[in-house]
Amino acid sequence: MEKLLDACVALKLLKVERKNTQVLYGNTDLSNLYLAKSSPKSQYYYMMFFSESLYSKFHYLADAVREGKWQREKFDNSPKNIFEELYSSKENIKKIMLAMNASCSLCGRDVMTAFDLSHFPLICDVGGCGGALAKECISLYPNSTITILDLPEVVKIAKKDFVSAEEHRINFCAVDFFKDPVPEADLYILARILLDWDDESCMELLTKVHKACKPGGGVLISEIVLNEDRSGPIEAHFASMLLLFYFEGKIRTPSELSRLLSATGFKEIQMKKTQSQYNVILARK
Ligand SMILES: C[S@@+](CC[C@H](N)C(=O)[O-])C[C@H]1O[C@@H](n2cnc3c(N)ncnc32)[C@H](O)[C@@H]1O
Repeated sequence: MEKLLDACVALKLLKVERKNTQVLYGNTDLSNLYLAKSSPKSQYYYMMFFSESLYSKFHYLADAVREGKWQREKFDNSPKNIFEELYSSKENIKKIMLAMNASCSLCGRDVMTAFDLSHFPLICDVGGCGGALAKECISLYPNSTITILDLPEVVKIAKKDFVSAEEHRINFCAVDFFKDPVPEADLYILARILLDWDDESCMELLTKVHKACKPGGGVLISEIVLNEDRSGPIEAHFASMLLLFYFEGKIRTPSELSRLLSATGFKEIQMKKTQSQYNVILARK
């Protein structure tokens, strides 16, 4: 135990006070802010998700590199869709929703203020999960109404445990965005969605969104983005490696994302870096 505690002191997660024979360990401010479960900025659930579902898959790195493809069939029963594996139980779905909300507590405001979205009254958050961005949206843009679009099992939990009935400007749409139509809106948010899917699936989804989008409307994409010359940033490369094990998708460069948007009819493509690791792209119909 002492070895672990001292390692955490070296990592600045704990502080230590030595008094005669007594050794007292306590949280640093950093831990209280980002690790204590009760903190509004706690990353506990995000770290647990990475630790339980993703980091263990680094074991398959050599195979993934040799075979040049994802390794899912080695650790699950090869469901057709990755979310069928990740969402194998209600408990797992809720853990992932908590994880996504946790990371939005750090980046959500940056993402939602990168562009002025006040002229988009009707917004649809595609893959809106636990509603963290939807909540940012209604607090920042008083004239907006936002629909969280997600798989039925996710929407059921979001309604019950994540969004209160008082948040009446948040609506829900329980659909599979590949199989079902998406509702009409002025703006579609796709936050951390495209990176999960290959180009063909992204084109399918963006085409559907473009078709449903009201005239003058647009799409807001928030993703980790690789530098054009793929020189970094390091978190983009790290995310690339994690995707390699599980998902069909990839981390893309600005021009790769622009190409997907242009090919599906979007124009006036603008990209902004935020303080967080996410870039935000706004494109118009
Ligand atoms: C990586 S999470 C991103 C969540 C959220 N946008 C965020 O940034 O916190 C991907 C989301 O897409 C949803 N999703 C995946 N496949 C879907 C599908 N076929 N139809 C609707 N939603 C889907 C998942 O349930 C999940 O909420």
